[in-house]
Amino acid sequence: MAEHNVCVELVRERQKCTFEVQELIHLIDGGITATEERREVENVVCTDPRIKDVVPEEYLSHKERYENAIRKNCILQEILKKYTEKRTWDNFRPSNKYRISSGVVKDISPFMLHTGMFIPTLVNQSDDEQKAKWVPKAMSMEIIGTYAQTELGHGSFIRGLETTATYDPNTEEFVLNTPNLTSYKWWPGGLAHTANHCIVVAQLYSKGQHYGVHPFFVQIRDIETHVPLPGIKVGEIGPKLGFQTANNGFLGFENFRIPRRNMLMKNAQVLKDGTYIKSKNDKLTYGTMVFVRVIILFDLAFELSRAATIAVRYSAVRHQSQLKANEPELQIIDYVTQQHKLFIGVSTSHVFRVVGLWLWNTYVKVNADIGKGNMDQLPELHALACCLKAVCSRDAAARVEEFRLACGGHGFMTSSNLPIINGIVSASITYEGEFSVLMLQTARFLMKAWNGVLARKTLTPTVSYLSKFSNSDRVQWANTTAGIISGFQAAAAGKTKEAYAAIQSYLKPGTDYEDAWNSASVQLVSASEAHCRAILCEISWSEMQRLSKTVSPNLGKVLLELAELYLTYWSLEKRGDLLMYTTISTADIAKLQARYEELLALIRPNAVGIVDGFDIRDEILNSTLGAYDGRVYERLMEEAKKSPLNAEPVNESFHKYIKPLMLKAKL
Ligand SMILES: CCCCCCCCCCCCCCCCCCCCCC(=O)SCCNC(=O)CCNC(=O)[C@H](O)C(C)(C)COP(=O)(O)OP(=O)(O)OC[C@H]1O[C@@H](n2cnc3c(N)ncnc32)[C@H](O)[C@@H]1OP(=O)(O)O
Ligand SMILES: Cc1cc2nc3c(=O)[nH]c(=O)nc-3n(C[C@H](O)[C@H](O)[C@H](O)COP(=O)(O)OP(=O)(O)OC[C@H]3O[C@@H](n4cnc5c(N)ncnc54)[C@H](O)[C@@H]3O)c2cc1C
Repeated sequence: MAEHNVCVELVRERQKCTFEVQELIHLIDGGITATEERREVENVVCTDPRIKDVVPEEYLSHKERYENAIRKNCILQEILKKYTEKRTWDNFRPSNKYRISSGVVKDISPFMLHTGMFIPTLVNQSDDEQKAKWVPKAMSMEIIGTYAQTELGHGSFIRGLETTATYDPNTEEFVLNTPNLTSYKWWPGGLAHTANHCIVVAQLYSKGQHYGVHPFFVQIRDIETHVPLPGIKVGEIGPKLGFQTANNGFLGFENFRIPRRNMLMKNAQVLKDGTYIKSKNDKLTYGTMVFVRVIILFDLAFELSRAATIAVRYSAVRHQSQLKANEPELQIIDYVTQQHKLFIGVSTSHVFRVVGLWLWNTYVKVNADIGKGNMDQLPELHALACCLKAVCSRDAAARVEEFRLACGGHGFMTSSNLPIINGIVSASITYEGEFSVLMLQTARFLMKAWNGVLARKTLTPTVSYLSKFSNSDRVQWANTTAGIISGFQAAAAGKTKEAYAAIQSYLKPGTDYEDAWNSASVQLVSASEAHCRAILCEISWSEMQRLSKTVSPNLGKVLLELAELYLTYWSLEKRGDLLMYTTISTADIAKLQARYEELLALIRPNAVGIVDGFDIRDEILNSTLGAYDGRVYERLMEEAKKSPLNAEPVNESFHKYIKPLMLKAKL
């Protein structure tokens, strides 16, 4: 990027950097070729004049904003065709390439669910014949779809969904119905006015029997006219905290008929005469949710990298207050409290990316096994995906909020883009499985694992550490990274043991297990969190160590500093747990604190270089505070001038309302 016009602070920061930024960029992308391919797509999209907004999207009406998002995302799809035609599901791998949609609209694309859930469900839940018929059409966008599962009355409890699909053997069709107000589909992205098809998750009935929830491929609008088909009631659910352009919708059915073969039949089937063939495992119907929970980690890493870039660059440009009398005002990044707010967020983005890749590889392996009929690893994958999605989304939202606060008043401006990123990340705590609900799923797995510990069974890999800590009360502490990881595992084992004991203690005569579970559930969530933190620490440290050996020593050192900062930060945050479950002393904690402050100082000179390493184009950052050139104040004023209120010196409301008010006051 050109260095002219870059503010002096950022020029100086970049000169200080001790490693080669390009090397970090290639590492994050997964190689030089990946960087080149990503940049090529970004360059074509971001320089297309049709993509540039004259009026910033936040000034548009709700309706205009949607229409603008559709217009620009259609242009994007057209451009992307050239780059994605060789893409098949088999070579799909999460990458930073899809970040390009943030360069098109600031908020969420109305097509997100088409790519993120409609296609993955068709690929993973259809049989071969169905796949051959539907997937190419969806990939080329001949049909546009979404994933309609949640209803007004039920989101978390899928078994409680009310939409029915009743098989009629006379016509070989399913009849879809929305029996109550609470059975309306509610939330699906793109459902309102974008999609003409959707996956509908409904309760299956055949031959008078109920077989639970299954996915169906349903056309809801006419392909030519886009008018909702007879028997379909569809619309938009209205404004939200974020996701304004996601086009979330509602959907109801009135005796709406679809062919028998529109039930996705890879796992379970209904034969012509209505005979039901059971799936090998009924949880395979939930497969898309597992896929998305895995992918969400990459999304969070990316959103964190955007927020980090904005807040770190701004903190280098912004001067405020004097540390010493008669000296110039400090760059705010030099206040150690500011570094404390910023650097953990930067390091968390790296942690989520590397743990996300590890989880993705686990997902691919388990799925391959499932393909061969081996379901053994499915519960472990589910437990991992649940707690990682839950904890990482909550952490990411906390970090984005901290980045916003770190930018003071200007962080509150929509033009900083931090409020929009905040909305995007906050939503992820709820969608695709609400935080507590997913944490309790992992807790179920932990309780079973603890039964295994007690029965001296061999445990599956991600919980095998539990056996190591089952007997000792307080584990020997060591102030090393290995010691920290071991400390986190000890805390997870201790909390698992206590949650298990709490259930037993609530299991008085006459008490159901479920009630005892509910009574112990705060402890169960706490055990899940501790387990997840142990995994985040262990995997991120081993992955960052491995990566540091593949790059130059200067970059390797920075990667290890970031990874160690993550471990040290969380040791200090969770010092209470460590005091309970390890022999850590107050002197050890003081040493950790000193090391933490040392790490902040070590990272400080490279801070701008590290966020430059995320390589996020200005058009994708969308921020007055975070642009590469650091012209913060100029951009804030340029954006303020775009306010429609500034188009006229006196607003008509003065004559209509204020003046009469003032006149009345005189009387
Ligand atoms: C080339 C191709 C390229 C193109 C494409 C490439 C794509 C590229 C990507 C593009 C970027 C896109 C980025 C993403 C953006 C996405 C945005 C998303 C927006 C948001 C979408 C949504 O928001 S969409 C709705 C999600 N809505 C939920 O998320 C409900 C949660 N609610 C539950 O998920 C269940 O309701 C809940 C609680 C489990 C209980 O389910 P339940 O009652 O049936 O089960 P129980 O609790 O009774 O448990 C009974 C036993 O089942 C076990 N089990 C349960 N689930 C299991 C499972 N999944 N797998 C295995 N095992 C499972 C459990 O562990 C028990 O095991 P055990 O008995 O042994 O203990
Ligand atoms: C921005 C956004 C986009 C979405 N997109 C889609 C989409 O494209 N398609 C789709 O189908 N859905 C979508 N959803 C819906 C989403 O998946 C659900 O909102 C989510 O699964 C939570 O369900 P719920 O809203 O019913 O919450 P509830 O389950 O009603 O949760 C409310 C509270 O009850 C608690 N609770 C519920 N059950 C339990 C339990 N068993 N134990 C303890 N506590 C419990 C929760 O922890 C929470 O505190 C979207 C949601 C959002 C916010």
